Amino acid sequence: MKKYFLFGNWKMHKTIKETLEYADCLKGYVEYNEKFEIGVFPPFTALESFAKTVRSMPITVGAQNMHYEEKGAFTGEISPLMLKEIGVKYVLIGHSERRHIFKEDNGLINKKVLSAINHELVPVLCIGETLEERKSNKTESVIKEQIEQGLNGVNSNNFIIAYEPVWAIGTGVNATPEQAREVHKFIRELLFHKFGESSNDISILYGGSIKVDNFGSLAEVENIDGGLVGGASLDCSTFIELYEILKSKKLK
Ligand SMILES: O=C(CO)COP(=O)(O)O
Repeated sequence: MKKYFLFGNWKMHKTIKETLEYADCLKGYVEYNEKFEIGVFPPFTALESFAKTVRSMPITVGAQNMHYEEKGAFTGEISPLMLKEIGVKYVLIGHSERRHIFKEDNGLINKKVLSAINHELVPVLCIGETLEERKSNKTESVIKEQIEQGLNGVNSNNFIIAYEPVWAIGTGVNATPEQAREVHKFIRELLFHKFGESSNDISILYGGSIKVDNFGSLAEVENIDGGLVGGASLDCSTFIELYEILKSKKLK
């Protein structure tokens, strides 16, 4: 069954105290729904407190990154076993900030995707073109390469794709519904080619400057199965509002 997700990527924001206040605000607003899921991706230091606090709520928890090894001499890194231990379910892999600021390439991203799946974490593979690539008509070739190399060796459909055009992240310039429709359709076709019928259950999220006033028109697009929200997820009531928008569009 295809599920719709609203994920909040907090990036490097919120202390433990702020995280607990946020969890408190979510309480009571989110009801269990088998087709919809709301998930929060706090920074590592706040992950455990958040996971513990929302354990009895229909809210899931994700990490923003991980190393592919279980343990070792990797100063500053966090392993899949450590994430599993504290109740993390999802992990962002290959977020554009990891690709561009921390120079992660498709080869490394693929190792992380495979490791996440092996450890029964659900990878959220983030892909997207830069403005320069879009302007020189390379959007499809970049997306194809990121999908093919990122998912190399993956033979289950237990992962999520997040299409986040780099030029839309944190800029206030979201992809138009038409631009997003084209790329999401292209991604759906690539997934079908690789995974056949079972690819219909893979959720493809949109991310990049999602706000309350633009999310409705994006969420109603076919093959946009939810959102990965940065800045607008930092305020709990805005995040809940976005979740309600998603539900209202997909329940139509
Ligand atoms: O990078 C993003 C989510 O992963 C998007 O960030 P913004 O919503 O702040 O543009």
